[in-house]
Amino acid sequence: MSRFTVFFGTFVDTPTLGHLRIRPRTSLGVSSDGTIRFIKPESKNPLQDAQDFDKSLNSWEITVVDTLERQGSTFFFPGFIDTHVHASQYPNAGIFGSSTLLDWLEKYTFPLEAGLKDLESARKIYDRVLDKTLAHGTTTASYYTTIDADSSNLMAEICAKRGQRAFIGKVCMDQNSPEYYIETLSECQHSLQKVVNYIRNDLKDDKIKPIVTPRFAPTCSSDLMAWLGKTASEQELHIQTHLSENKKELKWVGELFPDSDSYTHVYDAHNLLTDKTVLAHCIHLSDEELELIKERKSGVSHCPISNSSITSGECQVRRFLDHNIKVGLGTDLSGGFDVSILCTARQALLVSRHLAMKEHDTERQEHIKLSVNDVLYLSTFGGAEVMDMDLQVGSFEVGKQFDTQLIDLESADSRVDVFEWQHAKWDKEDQDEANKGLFEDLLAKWLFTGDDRNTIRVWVAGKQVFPSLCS
Ligand SMILES: O=c1[nH]c(=O)c2nc[nH]c2[nH]1
Ligand SMILES: [Zn+2]
Repeated sequence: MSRFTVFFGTFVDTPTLGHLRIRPRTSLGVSSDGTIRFIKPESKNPLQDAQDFDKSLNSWEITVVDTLERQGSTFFFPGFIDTHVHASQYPNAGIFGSSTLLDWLEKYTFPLEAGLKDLESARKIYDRVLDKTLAHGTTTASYYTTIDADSSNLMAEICAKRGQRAFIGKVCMDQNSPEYYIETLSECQHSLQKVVNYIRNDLKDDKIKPIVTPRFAPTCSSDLMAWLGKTASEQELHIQTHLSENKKELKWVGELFPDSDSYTHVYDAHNLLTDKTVLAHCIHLSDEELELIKERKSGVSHCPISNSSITSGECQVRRFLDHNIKVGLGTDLSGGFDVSILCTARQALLVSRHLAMKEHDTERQEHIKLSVNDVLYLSTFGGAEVMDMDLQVGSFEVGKQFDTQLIDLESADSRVDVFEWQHAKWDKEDQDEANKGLFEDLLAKWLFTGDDRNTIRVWVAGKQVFPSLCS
């Protein structure tokens, strides 16, 4: 344990749905492997805290990151977790016209993805995705790349180099796809194994993991899905796919798999629903499908910007939460137009209010609405649960990894205006309860009016990844 960093200031996280935990005047010690070793509230001297924790540490081995000076509107927050993002589609962010899912795929998405076989194009796009996601505080992302193994491996290499925690999903599709962008079953088997082997045996960065990625049932034969389910089980791999996003898609799945009770049952019949499965969208599901997802302990990636943009529908997030189904947020570039999970959280809150407005019973209305605290939970701890990583990331606990963003609501070019009376005054200990109320308001200000200009530093596994320290 030769290097040690102590972070000192206000720590905010959401360890349970709906609740902010605000810990002012706290020191948090992180060892060189990125693990949080101690959390000390009411700290008087962070350097001393580290030496008390480990008597063998010399002061020159300890770095202190002290934010107390700006504690009124500056805080540490867990890094965001984007549970569903198509890195390959980034150039199309904002470009979707009036299309809906199936014509959007044909017109905009497949041609773009096919072009990433060219490694130079892929590098430009993937580098930019890392620039943007890290600057917006995303410390873990579950990526879709393309069907191409080499450019998927390039994405894995770029994520490792830039220090982000990432799942790399080489897309699998062997039917109902354009002839310029499709694989045979055996080509897909070979290319997926190439990606898994590269990440596990060559890259050897335990922050980067392969993830089995059947694009969605319409583009995957039953043989392919069966093989993917078996491979995921044998090789202990995560799985991600799309489920029940659009009504035409639903109808099509019914025609392609007439023997299945539902879309969700199609995946279940191929052993694709596990406790490491991430299901994006989940908009048009029956109660039986919810029960099946719950039984299999799979998670839902809610992608509200995408669902509104390509007019797919409104995901009933509260219904999942009431069923104790894990829910996180996904930007779903480029069905979604923004790389920011903060912006996605804002939209999740607004979509829940649209759902509430359709409800006549006022008590139900209130229940359906997601609060600021709820959507901040979905952005961090909820996402960690969906990725089956809640013991490693998503909140500040001893033993977890330090994946963190430092938020300054009054950064040089901030859009957020904080007036004098809105600052928390943590130096007055007897006013802590009132200050916590003020801080809840500041968090709401951040959610609704903040952006990447407020994300001033980002760490993954204790290592600063934004602004980058590498030249
Ligand atoms: O939002 C989506 N983006 C995609 O790329 C996709 N493919 C299938 N279904 C999809 N949904
Ligand atoms: Zn998607």
